[in-house]
Order: sequence, then structure tokens, then C-alpha cells
Amino acid sequence: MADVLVIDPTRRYREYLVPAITAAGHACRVVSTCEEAVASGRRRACEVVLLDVDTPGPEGLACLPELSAMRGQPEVLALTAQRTGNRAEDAIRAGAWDVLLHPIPESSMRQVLERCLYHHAAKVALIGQANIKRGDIIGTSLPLERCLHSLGVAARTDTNVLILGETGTGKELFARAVHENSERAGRGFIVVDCTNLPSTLAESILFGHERGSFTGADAARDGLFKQADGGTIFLDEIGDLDLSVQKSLLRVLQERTFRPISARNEVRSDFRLVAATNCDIEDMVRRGAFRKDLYHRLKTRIIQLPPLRERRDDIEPLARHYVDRICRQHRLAAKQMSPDFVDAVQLYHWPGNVRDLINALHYAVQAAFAEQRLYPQHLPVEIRGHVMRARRSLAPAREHDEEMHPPMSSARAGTEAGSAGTGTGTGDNGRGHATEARQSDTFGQSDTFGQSGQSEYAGASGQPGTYGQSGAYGQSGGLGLSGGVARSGRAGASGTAVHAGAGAAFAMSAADLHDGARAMPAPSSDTCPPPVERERFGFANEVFPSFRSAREVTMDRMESAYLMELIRRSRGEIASAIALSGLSRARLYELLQKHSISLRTGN
Ligand SMILES: Nc1ncnc2c1ncn2[C@@H]1O[C@H](COP(=O)(O)OP(=O)(O)OP(=O)(O)O)[C@@H](O)[C@H]1O
Repeated sequence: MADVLVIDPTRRYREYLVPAITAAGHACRVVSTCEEAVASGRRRACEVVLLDVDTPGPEGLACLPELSAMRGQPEVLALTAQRTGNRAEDAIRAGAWDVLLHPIPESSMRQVLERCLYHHAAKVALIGQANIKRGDIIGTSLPLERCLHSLGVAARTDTNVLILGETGTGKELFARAVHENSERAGRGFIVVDCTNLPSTLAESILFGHERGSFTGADAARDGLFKQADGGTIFLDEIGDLDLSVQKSLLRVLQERTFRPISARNEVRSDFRLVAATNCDIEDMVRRGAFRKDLYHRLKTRIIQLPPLRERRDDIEPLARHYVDRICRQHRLAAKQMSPDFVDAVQLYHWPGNVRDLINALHYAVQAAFAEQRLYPQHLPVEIRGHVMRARRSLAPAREHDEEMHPPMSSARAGTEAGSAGTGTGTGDNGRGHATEARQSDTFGQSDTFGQSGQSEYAGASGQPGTYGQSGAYGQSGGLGLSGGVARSGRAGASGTAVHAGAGAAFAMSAADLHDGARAMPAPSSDTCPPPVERERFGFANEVFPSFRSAREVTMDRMESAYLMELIRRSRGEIASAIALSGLSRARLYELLQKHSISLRTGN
């Protein structure tokens, strides 16, 4: 007997489903909402969930991932009455085990349930989930749990695994974990970065060569596939592999044998292949840039790692872990994260994912060199600008919250008055303000932009900068006043040379902090205005950004401005926005969400 949970918001299924399920010898519970299902699943695990995917909003397809991640990891069977359209396909893509078309004959119901339960039992036996060694993988969000679940299944078989996900989502970490959890764990884990594989030498590096087979081949060499014998070979960024090498790889995957360059005999290797890419590989297949037959070989088991912005619950534990680690690395006393710091890192969209977060934490730890607590003001300016915009879009809710709380600190009151253009623009109380502001829940006010004199933020890939100038907080206090001129412009920036520099650094953030795409240049001095391009792209800053970081900020601004114009031109009509932009519906929604832009208002 199994436990079956039916989610039937419109009450159209229960009448005939319940008798059919109980007649098949299973226990059946019926609920009306996804929330009730999750609560019910918490009290008692179930093996199968029947979900009406025609219901719009949070009760339909959207809750499918949450359901299949419930205790017992039930299979989800989708119910639909739609014979046309993409409903069934969407449900399968979202992770449904199968789709039942309304009205469902009792015999079909029985058959599908039986097959589904058989599969579920096998899956549960296979996973033995509690035993998964996570290695360095941190996080407990539902999307990550689902990936760990796939990892568990993948590790206990010997099939090829393809790990997909944006840059920095942990593909290599997962690849290692697949190996560590497999029977091959004691053997080699060979990593091949296909991006850096020169096409002329790729075959020799992968499959080996005989002595004298080409100029410089003064000795015979085993290739990486031979080195992986008994273990796992990880082809990172497989999307970058040359088409000719893809062809050879296909044969190796089929035969498990290959011929090193100039060798007479074939060599055998018992390897397990794990591959990863951040490319849209299906699109590459469509474009002919990736072999279809190879893709079919690779996709036996896919682990799709979600971007960090889609698993915000993981951000705090990740940040905690890495802040501790960075402090240890630099022999610093452990630092706490203030609630508003946590709030800020959770609000940011992390285009470079976990790697990006780690780099920002490096920066923050250094910025807070002598302090025991991390505040949002310790984050790189470009991140603070984004967070401020995101906060602004949440403003009504927060304003309401604030009504319930004690009055804001004087520092905040001061800076807010300044933002409205009434700040005095003098630096007298700078330091005091900066400190208080950091303790308040304020954000993006420029009182601490003086950090600009510090180490450069390495963007998504670089190393942390140096500690040298963390004393910049003195200046940042002084700059507290330029918070008062965040909108009115430049007054605060024109005092001393130090302030001018810091004011220039503020130029980048000012552009970020202004509404949408209306980035206002803020020249560092009245006598020598820097060229518009330098300002627009943030090159006028004291801290010259890394190329990657500058590109990200610029791309982000462009995207944001483009979307606002797109919404304006399409008058908020999604169909016309899609037609005008050439974006897919999903991608358009994703971008709008990323930039916190509303389809209706365009801001
Ligand atoms: N879930 C996680 N828990 C802890 N650390 C993580 C997690 N995911 C990623 N990281 C860390 O983030 C960094 C990037 O991870 P990794 O190199 O595995 O990403 P990737 O997806 O392979 O990136 P790329 O596509 O750029 O090669 C590494 O330092 C890794 O340890």
C-alpha cells in the first residue's frame, strides 16, 4: 500500500480519483492548495502526488519542484484537461514523472500508479540519500536538495553525467562529488578544461601519442583518457570542444577504446565521463555547433544547477562559511555578519553566482579589516547600487515595516534628508555618521563610499586586493555628507584632493543609484570634467575596475535601459515585447525579474 496525495484546487478530480486510488489498495489524502500539501507531507510522507497543473498561479505547475522535494521525495503525476498547448510538456520539464489526461479511465490510473510506485521504490533504494558525501557543497535550499538527489542517483550508476549551469554555480564541485560518491572514489579524478585545449594538440592530450609522432614528441605519452582508467574524467566546458574532437570523443564513449596518435594498437580505458558546460547546449546542437549524437550520449543523466538567485536560502550559509574561511586564510579574528549585510547579499542577483559571492566576501572582509562586523557598506559599490535598486522596488513593504519599528537613527535621518537635496554637504560629523549609518538599516547612502580608496573588487574572477588602505573609513566618514548630495550632484566631492578622489569613486555608484538608466555623470572636479565615456563606464573612479567587473556593470545598465525602453515601446504587452526584442517569454521574464522591472510600469 502506498500513500497518495491529491491536490485538487477546483474539486473536479477528487470525485472519481479517490475511489480509483483506494480501490487500487492505496491510502489517499486530498488537499486544495500546495501549501496544505506541503504541510500534510510534513506530517506524513507520501510516495505519489497527483497535481492539477491547469490551475494558474502558485497552486499549479509552479509548486511542482517544492512538492517533489518533500519528505520521501514523492513522484509527481500531473493532471491536465488541456489536449492542446504545451501543458503536458511543461509539466514533464518541471519534473513531473508522467502526465494524466482528464478524464482518466480507472484502468489507466491503476497502471500508471503501479509503474510510478515501482520506479519510486527503485529510486529510494538506489539513493540511500543520507549517505551522500557532500564534500564542500553548502546549502539546504529545495533546488539544491534536488540537485543532490540527482547527484545521489548519478553516483550510484556508471552512466555519463552532464552538469549544466551558469558560471560559478558549482559544476566542478558537483562533478567531484559524483566521483567521490561513486565506486570509483579511490581512483583518479582527471579534470580537463576544454576551453584551454589547443585544437591542434587536443587529440594528443586526450588520447596520447607515440614517440616521434609529431615535432617535439620526444617520448610516448599516455593521454588523459588513459590516465582516467578506473576513475573519472571530467570534461569542463565541453561546449568549447572542437567539432573534430567531438567526433573522436563520440567514438571513445561508444567503444571505450581509442588509438593514440601514430600508435598501431588501440588502447582500452575503463573511465567514467562527467561533463559540464554553461552554454545553452541544446541551442548549440540546433545551430550545428555541438554534435547531436554526442549530446544524446552525454545527456543520459543531467544535473541542472540553478543560479544562486534562484536559491536565495543558500546565500546566508554560503556567506557564513566563506567569511569564516577568508578570515582564517588571512589570520583575522572571525567576523560576524550584521542582519542588514545578510539582507543585502540575499537581495543581490549574483550574475557570477557562488564565485561572485566569494569574491565580494573577500572584498568585504578586507574592507572591514579592523571591524568585527560586516555591514552592507563593506560590499563593493556596484553591488550596493544594485541592492539599493532592488530595495527600492520592495519599498512599500519595507516602509510599512518601518512604521512598526522604533524611529530611525539620527544618521539615517540626516542622510535621507541629504538624499532629498537638503544635505549641508559638510564633513564635520563624517566619521560619526558613517559608523551610525552602518549600524542602521540604511543602504547605498554614500557616507561610506570612501571605501573606494581600498582594494579593488575582483569581479567574478579575480583575487582579492590588498589591505593597505582600509583606513579609508576616515574619509568615508567625511564623505558621509556626500550622501546628502547623492542626487543633487557634486558639492561634497569638491573639497580636498582626497574627497575629490572619493567623490569620483562615487560617480560610478551615483550612476548605479540613479533611477534606471538615467546615469548622471558626476565630475570629480569642476575645472576638469572627465570625458563622458569615462564617467559612464565608471573608468573615472579612483578604483579602476577589473575588465570583468566593468563589463558586468555596463552590461547590466544596458540591459536595464533596454528593458525599460522595450516595455515603453510595447506598452507593457508581453506579446509585443517578445516580438520586438526577439527574446523568449521565459528569458524576458527572467530579465525583468533580474532588474526588478515591472511589465506594467516599466520601472
Ligand atoms: N554549493 C556550493 N557550496 C560551496 N561552495 C560552492 C558551491 N557552489 C560553488 N561553490 C564555490 O564557488 C566557486 C565556483 O565553483 P565551481 O568552479 O565549481 O563553479 P563552475 O560552475 O564549475 O564554474 P565555471 O562554469 O566558471 O567553471 C568554487 O570556489 C566553489 O568551491
